[in-house]
Amino acid sequence: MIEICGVSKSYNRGQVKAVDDVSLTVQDGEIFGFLGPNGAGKTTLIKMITGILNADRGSIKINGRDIKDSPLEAKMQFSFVPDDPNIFSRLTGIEYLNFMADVYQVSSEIRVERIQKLLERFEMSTAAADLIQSYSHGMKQKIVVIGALLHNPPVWILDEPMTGLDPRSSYDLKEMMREHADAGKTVFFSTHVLEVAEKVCDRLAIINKGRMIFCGSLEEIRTHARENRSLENLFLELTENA
Ligand SMILES: Nc1ncnc2c1ncn2[C@@H]1O[C@H](COP(=O)(O)OP(=O)(O)OP(=O)(O)O)[C@@H](O)[C@H]1O
Repeated sequence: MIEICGVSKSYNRGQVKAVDDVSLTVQDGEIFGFLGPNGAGKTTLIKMITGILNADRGSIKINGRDIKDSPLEAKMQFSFVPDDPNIFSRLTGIEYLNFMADVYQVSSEIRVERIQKLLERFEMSTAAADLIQSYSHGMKQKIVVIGALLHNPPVWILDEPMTGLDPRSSYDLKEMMREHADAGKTVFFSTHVLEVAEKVCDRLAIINKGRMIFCGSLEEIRTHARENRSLENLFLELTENA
């Protein structure tokens, strides 16, 4: 569960209000999509949830652990896939995965099996011996996803996770997100791809210019807009009129 309460963040000494008084709760057992156009504040909010940035105001708890007051406990509750997969390019894939397993204290017996399974699922078994700097964008994205899932945390937080993935890997990741949520755990991800949100999310929030303008299920969003139009139309209408 992720509890976000009255969170705000500005840049440039208050001149750019990136996130403005956002409150929402992501329940166990759901895939929650965070949707917004470019510059809406998605990455800023995700950086605050994951403790990369401090909020100016408000509080964020992950499974009851406050990210500001108990950062280590809170960080053990989640895995994070950032939108930029440029990491440790001088390591091989398998070195990177072992490094991530060390950081999250995954025992050697467990890690061998998990690494093997995840590498197979993302068709990365052969490439794992190669340097990350030789990978395509999609392969880097896949190795970051595998590294993030190794310690099997209850909460998954993913920033634009489908970007750069081929259709097969994108499908597999969506399936894994569903399995994770169906096991009673939490998935929170940002996207500006409406189709992904439409297909995958149990609930979603729409953010524009830092403010949350809608939070609910797809059905609720459609009722909210009175007519049964595509999410794309509703999204454009909501963000343009906000
Ligand atoms: N380090 C920074 N310094 C100043 N302004 C910033 C900084 N990071 C983001 N911003 C601004 O804050 C606002 C929100 O940016 P953010 O990156 O959170 O949006 P986003 O929804 O993730 O966008 P995108 O989909 O394009 O990645 C934008 O106006 C952006 O220009």
